[in-house]
Amino acid sequence: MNVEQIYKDANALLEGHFKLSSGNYSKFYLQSAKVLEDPKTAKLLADALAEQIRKSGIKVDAVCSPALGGLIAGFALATALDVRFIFAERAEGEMTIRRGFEVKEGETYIICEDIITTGGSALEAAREVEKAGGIVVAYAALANRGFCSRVGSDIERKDNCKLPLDKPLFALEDFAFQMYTPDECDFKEIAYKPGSRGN
Ligand SMILES: O=P(O)(O)OC[C@H]1O[C@H](OP(=O)(O)OP(=O)(O)O)[C@H](O)[C@@H]1O
Ligand SMILES: O=C(O)c1cc(=O)[nH]c(=O)[nH]1
Repeated sequence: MNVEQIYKDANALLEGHFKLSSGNYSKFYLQSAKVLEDPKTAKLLADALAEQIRKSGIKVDAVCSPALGGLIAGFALATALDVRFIFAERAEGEMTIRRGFEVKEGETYIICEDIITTGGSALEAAREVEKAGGIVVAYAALANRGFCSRVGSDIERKDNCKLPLDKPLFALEDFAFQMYTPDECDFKEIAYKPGSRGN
């Protein structure tokens, strides 16, 4: 499966000056919502991710995604794995599990994102699941922006990866886009933040 081509075909591999969720900057942005607006593509991607997870022998009781970007990917993955789906969301900046979702003591979870850059949002969701008594066994994403190592790829973990070392990350492809810290960034124009939180 050529995930890069799928993003290109959906006009979802954007070029410009972007501010990322982590506060870093990039000239590229993967706009997963444009890919996932086609339910058939969402199913194709989620089925491939579920297949990787199944092959690893990992079984979970549920999938949890951080809102907003991870929701469609997480729901599609939960459908493919035939397990429950819940989400965590930011309320006044803090990631929380709300809406009456129950995490049972000892229940196992996979945290699913659309895109993993630093893994910061995924980690915040994982902490909420664990605070409520769940056990996070793995992370998953449609694409990995190349800072975290993942199952099936020899890409090396970089210092800015926030995911725990002892939990596997499953993803369909690595995108090794350059990322700039605020100190390194020399964008002359205002960078645009495409996610739900704005600049
Ligand atoms: O691995 P990270 O460094 O945490 O970055 C990846 C996150 O960034 C995006 O969300 P973003 O916050 O930009 O938008 P959203 O609020 O619409 O999900 C994306 O959907 C991931 O959740
Ligand atoms: O790091 C991010 O915020 C990010 C990068 C990307 O390519 N796509 C996305 O949705 N978020």
